[in-house]
Amino acid sequence: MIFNLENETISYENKKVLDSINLSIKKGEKIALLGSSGSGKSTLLKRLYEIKSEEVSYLPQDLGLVNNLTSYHNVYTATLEKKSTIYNLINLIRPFKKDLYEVSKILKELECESKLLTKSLNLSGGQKQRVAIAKSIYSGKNILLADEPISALDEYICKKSIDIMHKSFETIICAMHNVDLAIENFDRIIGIKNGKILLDKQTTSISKEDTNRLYYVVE
Ligand SMILES: Nc1ncnc2c1ncn2[C@@H]1O[C@H](COP(=O)(O)OP(=O)(O)OP(=O)(O)O)[C@@H](O)[C@H]1O
Repeated sequence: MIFNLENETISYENKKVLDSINLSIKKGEKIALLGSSGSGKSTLLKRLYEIKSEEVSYLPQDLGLVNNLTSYHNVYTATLEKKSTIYNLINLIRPFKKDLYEVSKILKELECESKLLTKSLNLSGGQKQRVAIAKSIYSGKNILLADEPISALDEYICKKSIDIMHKSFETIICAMHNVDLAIENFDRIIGIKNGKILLDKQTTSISKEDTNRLYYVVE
């Protein structure tokens, strides 16, 4: 078991944002996290990240890119801790060919290679998301916790990015809003409503009623 939450409750200003959550996640699972805005998805992902921060690549909703750094340098920051300070400093000024090649290979797969040396502030929202996905992949971690990483991508690149994430990470928990995309591309759906888990099923047994209960008031 990678994650095991038992009766997990998180409150802000006396309001329960996660309410008595019980959740087990096994190695190898590909999970989509659904729920309306404010239901608690980001809070759950942050909590999971806290538990296993060393082993996890966490892709936050704000992407965490540095505006004045190029795509290359933003991606490279995922491995700063693995290399010496002097190596990192030289690389900042004059990128090493080997690192440049590795980063450009990932960006090429994500069809964003032409933006390798473009500063983040000059990228579109969808390009920034792809750079952030590339950064997660470059980290070399096995577990991805991603908070709406594909919301700004068109249908084609969205599907392609999900496939690349699946190929690059053994275990994925991905918050998203597109129900159809979640069902088509993930094995298990966890649905949160008002801080509680309302739905936890394998995708193969999900019904329209299940997802409706997540987003609408159903009697
Ligand atoms: N730092 C904080 N302080 C106070 N309240 C917070 C804080 N972070 C989140 N919340 C509240 O917790 C609730 C859940 O927020 P969360 O960001 O987890 O939802 P979400 O499902 O990820 O939403 P979205 O789909 O809009 O990203 C919201 O009501 C939000 O206002």
